[in-house]
Amino acid sequence: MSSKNPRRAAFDLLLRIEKERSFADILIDVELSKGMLQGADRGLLTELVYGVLRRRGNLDYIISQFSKQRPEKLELYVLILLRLGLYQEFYLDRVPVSAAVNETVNLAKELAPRASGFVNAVLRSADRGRDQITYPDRESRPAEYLAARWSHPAWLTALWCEQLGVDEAEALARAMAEPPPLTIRANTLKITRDALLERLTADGISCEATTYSPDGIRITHAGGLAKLAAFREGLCTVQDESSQLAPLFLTPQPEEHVLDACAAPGGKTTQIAQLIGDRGKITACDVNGKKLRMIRETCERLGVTSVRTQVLDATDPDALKGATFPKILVDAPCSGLGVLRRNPEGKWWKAAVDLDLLPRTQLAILENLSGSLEPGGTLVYATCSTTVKENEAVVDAFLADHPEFQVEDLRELFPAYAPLCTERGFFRSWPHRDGMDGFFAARLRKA
Ligand SMILES: C[S@@+](CC[C@H](N)C(=O)[O-])C[C@H]1O[C@@H](n2cnc3c(N)ncnc32)[C@H](O)[C@@H]1O
Repeated sequence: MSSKNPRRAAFDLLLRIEKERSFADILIDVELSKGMLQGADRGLLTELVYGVLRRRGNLDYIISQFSKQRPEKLELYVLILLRLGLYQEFYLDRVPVSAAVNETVNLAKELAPRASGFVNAVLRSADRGRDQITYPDRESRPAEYLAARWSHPAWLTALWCEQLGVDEAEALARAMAEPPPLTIRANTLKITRDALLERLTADGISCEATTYSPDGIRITHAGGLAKLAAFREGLCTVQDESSQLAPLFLTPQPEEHVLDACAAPGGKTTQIAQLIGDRGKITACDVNGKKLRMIRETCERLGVTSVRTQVLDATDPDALKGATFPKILVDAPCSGLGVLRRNPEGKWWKAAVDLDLLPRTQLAILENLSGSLEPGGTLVYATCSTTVKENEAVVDAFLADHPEFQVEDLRELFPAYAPLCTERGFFRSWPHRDGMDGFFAARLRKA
């Protein structure tokens, strides 16, 4: 079988991601499925693509120190070649600097011959001058310093500095530039967590129980998900520990009819099914009809039968035709700023202004579904965002118009999770504090 150069493959994918705004995980899966890369080359492709996307801001900053032309003025081909070469030079210990330079220059000769001398010069001078790189002053320009050092857009580091102060913002920025943990949830409809831990260990996978989620397992080895036979057998599903806590806050009971209003791809839907022993009825909705298939496929793999799917725009007052529910989960569409580690390409596409539109939709969903909650019923509002605008501010705006609702303090109801809760009794997790994704949840009760 013919084989492909992993660096060339990484270049091709990075170019597509830049030009088409395609998602890295999908492109990498397709590339690997072609079978043109073998053994260690498969891992190198994934490392190069994700590594460059994660460290792009820092790599561009380094380019700006060693090139007369600013990165944004460079041809895209040349810019991506430099990012690839510098990532190997600065972040990949297992690749010698000489190999990083030579391999990139060879690629440049093939892809951008006129620029190969320039690529060579920048890569070599960056290596020679690595100890002389100067960053913006941390004291006087903290947001710019964090952006350049830890590779995030400056508007985002400014937001973090404002919210957390510079020291904690730096801890967050640093954690957000690292690869995320791989966490799974045991499908307790088929196996206990302890039995799954034993099974995975017997399969040669290193893993440990999560601290807070009773069904969570953190995989600590580096192998891919496809290798997990237990996954194919429906014994588990991938879900961050933070996300595994939100359904617990809803306390769904067997035989209850639960509405999961923004359900795709179905991580929390199937967890709710687990929590009610698959006895009851879960209406899992999403505005995107195509994504409902993902929920149904996951249900099938996990052996869940209590879920019915429905296309629903949760802001549409007529959509539920007067139906009411004792429990509603609103896992709202959000900026995803808490999960930037998982799709690092996304952070370069977002803009600060996008964040101002989302709270309107989030509030509209809450407003609309408040009428579908039975008196005495419980609604959990959750997002995978870390911003106040999408979380506390949305809950406050909702409560201001709905005196019949009150916030229930999660610290009182779930003392074991108190370390993850705010002074107002909301759940808030952070990568740098808790090793989980950034997540928010509020439990609201209707009088
Ligand atoms: C954060 S994701 C949900 C993740 C899901 N709960 C899980 O655990 O797998 C938010 C979902 O809301 C959906 N959505 C966006 N706007 C919506 C609306 N107006 N009504 C219903 N769903 C909506 C999106 O399509 C997306 O699938």
